[in-house]
Amino acid sequence: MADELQSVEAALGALLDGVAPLPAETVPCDQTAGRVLAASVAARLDVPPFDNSAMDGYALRAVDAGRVLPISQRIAAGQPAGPLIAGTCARIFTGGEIPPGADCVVMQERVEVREDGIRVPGDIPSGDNVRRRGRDVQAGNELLAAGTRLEAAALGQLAGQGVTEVEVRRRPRIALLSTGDEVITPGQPLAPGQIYNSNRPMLTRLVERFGGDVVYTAGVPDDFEATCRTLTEAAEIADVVITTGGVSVGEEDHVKHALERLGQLDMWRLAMRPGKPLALGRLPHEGAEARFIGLPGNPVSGYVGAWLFLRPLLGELLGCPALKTLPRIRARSDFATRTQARRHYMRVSLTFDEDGARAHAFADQNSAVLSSCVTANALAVIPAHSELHSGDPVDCLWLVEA
Ligand SMILES: Nc1nc2c(c(=O)[nH]1)N[C@H]1C(S)=C(S)[C@@H](COP(=O)(O)OP(=O)(O)OC[C@H]3O[C@@H](n4cnc5c(N)ncnc54)[C@H](O)[C@@H]3O)O[C@H]1N2
Ligand code: MOO
Repeated sequence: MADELQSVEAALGALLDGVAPLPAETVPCDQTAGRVLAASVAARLDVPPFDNSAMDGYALRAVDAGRVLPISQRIAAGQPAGPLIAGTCARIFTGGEIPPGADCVVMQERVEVREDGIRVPGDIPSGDNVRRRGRDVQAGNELLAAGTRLEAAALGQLAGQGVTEVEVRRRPRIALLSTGDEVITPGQPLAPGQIYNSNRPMLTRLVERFGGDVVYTAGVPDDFEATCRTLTEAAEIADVVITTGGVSVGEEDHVKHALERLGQLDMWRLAMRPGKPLALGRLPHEGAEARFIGLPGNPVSGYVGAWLFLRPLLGELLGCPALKTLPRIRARSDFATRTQARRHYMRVSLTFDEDGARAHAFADQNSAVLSSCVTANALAVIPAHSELHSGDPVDCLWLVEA
């Protein structure tokens, strides 16, 4: 492969090329939090299903405002309302059905309660404090679009329709392989030269946030045959195989060669910092192919690589547009920096004041310094071969899950 660095855009294009959404499955609504709708859902009910009161008060005809009105019925939420007798009002509570004939509600704080009824102020317009049938949702209209991630409000909308199950995309199955003889699992004592595996829990959580499911994890020793065996096993069950480490140029870095033997290496060496040795490709298995993302071992390179490559890949597999791109925010930098051949994705925290967004960079931007990611909520994108001064505008990618 040529020596020059590949652009992030070209690499992403190669990774997503030919990726189609996964099959749909029917899932009970109470198990669909965070899942992605495979088909749009049409409303079958008007919401609200009947005109109802927005206030505790009295329902009346607007033409009767300004008079003393006897109370002819009492309508609590959940009770059916009878027609309103002309020249009277109905005691009503928030959510109670507006009685046929009434066209407005006066809140109880605005009336004078008397022996013979209530005195209503004269300025009550027709429609006041009435929530019309179908104001929120009309039966037959689209309630939720295909590709919607089912979060709190969408789950509420489904329940509001009495829906109990929906068609969602199968969650992408992810294999997470950690290479490196030095990497061990927390719980074991740390021998000299060893480090604990920070990448696995970090990436597991990102996979969850991006809508995937880690179905396979393994540690891979720095050995070519063992790397091939584990990649083959992972590709049998996963839609996406992720490795960490072992993608650089040392003789203990076996991942690229294993990928070349078993499948296809599409991209390697990207014009980005951190993450230069990131490798992308595919691993065929029985007529299908798992996509492959080889993240560098440095935890920050893995973290940034997951946001830039894994998130859009899961967006394609889930048919979820919100996962495909990160929102961009222009902020004022509070730091100065200079880049060479690679675009720098700097970990920053964005704050907002009356002048807009401000980007604060973590002091140590080294790719082994995971502290820089803990409070970062964005990546400031510094173009290659450029110089940024403090106070300059800088484009930032906001790290939101969807
Ligand atoms: N001669 C060169 N050396 C390096 C180059 C280069 O171009 N020429 N690139 C550097 C860059 S940039 C990066 S990034 C790293 C990436 O190397 P690898 O992907 O091969 O990663 P490893 O060498 O296996 O590990 C790097 C680093 O990360 C630690 N690590 C690995 N796995 C984990 C884990 N699961 N949890 C926590 N930390 C982990 C590992 O111990 C190393 O310290 O290569 C540079 N070298
Ligand atoms: O490009 Mo490496 O990812 O510096 O750390």
